[in-house]
Amino acid sequence: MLRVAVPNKGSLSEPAAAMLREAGYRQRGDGRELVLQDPDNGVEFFFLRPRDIAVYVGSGRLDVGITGRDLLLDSGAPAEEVLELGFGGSTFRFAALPGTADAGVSALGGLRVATSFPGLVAKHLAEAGVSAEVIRLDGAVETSIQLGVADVIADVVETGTTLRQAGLVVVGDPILRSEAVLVRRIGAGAEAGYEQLVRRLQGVLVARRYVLMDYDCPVEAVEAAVAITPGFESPTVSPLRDKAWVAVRAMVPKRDAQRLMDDLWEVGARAILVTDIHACRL
Ligand SMILES: Nc1ncnc2c1ncn2[C@@H]1O[C@H](COP(=O)(O)OP(=O)(O)OP(=O)(O)O)[C@@H](O)[C@H]1O
Ligand SMILES: O=P(O)(O)OC[C@H]1O[C@H](OP(=O)(O)OP(=O)(O)O)[C@H](O)[C@@H]1O
Ligand SMILES: [Mg+2]
Repeated sequence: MLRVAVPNKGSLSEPAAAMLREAGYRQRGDGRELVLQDPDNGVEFFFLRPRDIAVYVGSGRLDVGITGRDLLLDSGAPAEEVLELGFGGSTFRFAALPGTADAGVSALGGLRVATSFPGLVAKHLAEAGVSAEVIRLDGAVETSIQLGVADVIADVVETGTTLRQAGLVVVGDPILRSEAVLVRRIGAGAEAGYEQLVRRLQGVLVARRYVLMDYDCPVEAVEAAVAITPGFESPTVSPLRDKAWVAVRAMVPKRDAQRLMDDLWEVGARAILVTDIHACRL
């Protein structure tokens, strides 16, 4: 059985379970279950702290897991990301009181940096050639400056609300852009069920990002129309009873759908319909 690590708590837990459910896997009904068998799909799920997942996967005890890119890099475990999952997006940044390090990362030399991601921060500082003291805290690091434990913090920033409330401003460029990723041990073999899991998750990503667009098009406008909706391989063009028209079907990115409908209308397409995709395998 393929052994899969899934976040048991925190920001990644609910969207990870939703994605696996959408991919046809069983998921727990009770948030306290720690292990769940899905014999129909040949998979066993282990619900673990997202911070620990790369460690289990890197050790080879579990085959694959869902965690954040920031947590993967912080762990230093011998695991690599194999698929971006499109949720849990955040940036990882330095922040401080205004006036502390306005010149950016180069101004952090000699300062104390509090973070719950010491591995990630130490590596970034070393690469930037900056010598600063890294102080490891478990969370709520924004408060550490006010309490005199640190001069600077490095933390996850999503909306920026927490930083603003603490009166902090970002320092320098983002250290990292993170999102939820599927991780696997570096150099792992081909476990049964692994390729199927990846294909199913890719299918969910495509079904979420794409819609199906159908329209009727005058024959003389087909070239212009299919240039607007080229699809993945090639759009389906079917004859209609009226020989002057054809029907076209193609997948298009969901976020572009309205603009593409305007463009199609301009070249003469009519009866333009958009339908959600519930599942797919490309
Ligand atoms: N607003 C957010 N706050 C924290 N982590 C976030 C946020 N948005 C996305 N993430 C991502 O979630 C992962 C952290 O998850 P984790 O469960 O450890 O922390 P959490 O969501 O802060 O939960 P908790 O603090 O309750 O443990 C990281 O990969 C991080 O980039
Ligand atoms: O930019 P924002 O949208 O405000 O989100 C970022 C904040 O959310 C997380 O904290 P969390 O609530 O998980 O508390 P923690 O620091 O104790 O983990 C993170 O550590 C930041 O503090
Ligand atoms: Mg947190």
